[in-house]
Amino acid sequence: MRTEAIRCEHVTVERSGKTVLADMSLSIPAGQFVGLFGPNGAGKTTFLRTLMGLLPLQQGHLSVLGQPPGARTADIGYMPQNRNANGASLTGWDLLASGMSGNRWGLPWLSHGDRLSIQEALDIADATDLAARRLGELSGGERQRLLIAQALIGSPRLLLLDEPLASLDPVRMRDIAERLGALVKQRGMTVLCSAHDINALMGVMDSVLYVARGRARLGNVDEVMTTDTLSALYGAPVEVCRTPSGRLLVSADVL
Ligand SMILES: Nc1ncnc2c1ncn2[C@@H]1O[C@H](COP(=O)(O)OP(=O)(O)OP(=O)(O)O)[C@@H](O)[C@H]1O
Repeated sequence: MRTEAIRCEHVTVERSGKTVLADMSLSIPAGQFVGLFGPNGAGKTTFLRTLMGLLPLQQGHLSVLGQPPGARTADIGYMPQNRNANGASLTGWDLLASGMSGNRWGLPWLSHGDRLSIQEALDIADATDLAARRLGELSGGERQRLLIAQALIGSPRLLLLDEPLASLDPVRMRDIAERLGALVKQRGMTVLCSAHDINALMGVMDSVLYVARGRARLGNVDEVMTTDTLSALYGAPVEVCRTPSGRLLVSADVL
């Protein structure tokens, strides 16, 4: 029997008194790569932060790796959307090393195993060449690769990535997506990865979680990315079509 990584039962989350996620129920099996999509303000970040235990539920029950949110953070690699630019004089290696000691800024003593773990995370995010450079001198996309590496440290069982591909160029975007996809298969990790361009994750993700108007739909690409399903979710006509090369295009006045 496959175990569940995330289980939501009738989850409602409000922010400043406004319902963002309404009565959401879904189950994500362990080992799946799930792409998280939806328009601006739909609640993607809110959902990821709720899974981390950083935002409370107003109603319902939520289980993350079999425990309440916030109980298993040592097993979760989280890359938040708001990436502050602290520590401009630190190197990429320092950034990852600081994560080894519980996300504190500082230069902890590292064991041989810690160093291997950092090196491995750098390799997966294709960020090895950035380790010796100072954060303040890196481009947005280069810092992004280091932050992806930081989330991978310690072989987490669950990766929650909030727009990790934003500000990467299309070639790098696809490369990182494929590296993450390979990692999921190799290690049986579960990944929930938000993005705006679904095409960057096509062929890599197992399922799509689409959020709109507080409601969510989980399923494979062919189930969720249809004119009927998205129109029902948005409550307005939405057109989904595929180009001859297989790219998905979503268009509507509501978007
Ligand atoms: N700190 C906050 N306080 C109050 N409301 C917030 C806060 N952060 C976000 N919201 C509101 O919660 C709703 C969901 O925001 P959220 O950031 O989860 O959306 P998102 O799907 O991640 O959007 P985007 O694609 O723009 O990143 C929005 O209406 C937003 O205005």
